[in-house]
Amino acid sequence: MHLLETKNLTKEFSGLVALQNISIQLQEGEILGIIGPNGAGKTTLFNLLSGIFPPTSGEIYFQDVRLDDLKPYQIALAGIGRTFQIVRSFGDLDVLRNLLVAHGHRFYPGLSLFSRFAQRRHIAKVEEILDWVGLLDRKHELAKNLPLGLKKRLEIARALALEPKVILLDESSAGLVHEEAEELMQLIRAIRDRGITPILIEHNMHVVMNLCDRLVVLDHGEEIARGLPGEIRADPAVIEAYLGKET
Ligand SMILES: Nc1ncnc2c1ncn2[C@@H]1O[C@H](COP(=O)(O)OP(=O)(O)OP(=O)(O)O)[C@@H](O)[C@H]1O
Repeated sequence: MHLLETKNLTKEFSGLVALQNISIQLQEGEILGIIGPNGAGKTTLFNLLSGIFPPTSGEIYFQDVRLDDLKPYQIALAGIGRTFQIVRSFGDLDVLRNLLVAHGHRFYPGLSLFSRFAQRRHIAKVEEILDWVGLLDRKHELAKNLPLGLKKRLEIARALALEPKVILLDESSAGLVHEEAEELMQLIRAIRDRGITPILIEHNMHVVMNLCDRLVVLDHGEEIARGLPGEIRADPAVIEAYLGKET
């Protein structure tokens, strides 16, 4: 059984085909990278996997259960967490409360019950996650005051607070300097080692080539290649569509 699988997933936006016949399979414990040039359909794929848009056609299965007619919160509760390209944390809440809100949806969907949540075990759980992502000593800081690298970690922590089985990471390394990207890679490996399977949209080739176990390459909404990072780096179609232009 695949952890997550799409079958002939297609999405059209008023005639524009953003994604065409995409069939991918995710194995538990692997780090899958989705790469390709701007406009290739990568974010659209994440939007379909997280229920933000319904597919025009095709199917999504999570542990063999069909997901493509569920709402985003139902998909999140089923075990697919995600981050967004643009940071979406609540800037005027502190780091701890940002996590409590996210964690709260796991237990009381649709409600934000701070008082009920301010119970020890929920705080203990989110503090464990903050410790894990390296944000525990910043727990009382407002999210908007964090530097970009830590804002990105907070995004990841918020997705982890839902206790997902799969985490979709949309350009988590964008804007990070080399050392921060290295730390992020360590964090993503640690997430995988804890039994949460990551899928990454990435433009940073250092991250793609050193972190991902397997890659799927999209171009103009279609899959043009899949394979190991070394195979993809040498693939003439990928160099032509993407890597040649990037480097
Ligand atoms: N909500 C939408 N409405 C209309 N068109 C959309 C919508 N979302 C995406 N598109 C179009 O679908 C195509 C694929 O876009 P998408 O954002 O998925 O690409 P991407 O690979 O994530 O690009 P980038 O690397 O720039 O983020 C583009 O032509 C885009 O303009």
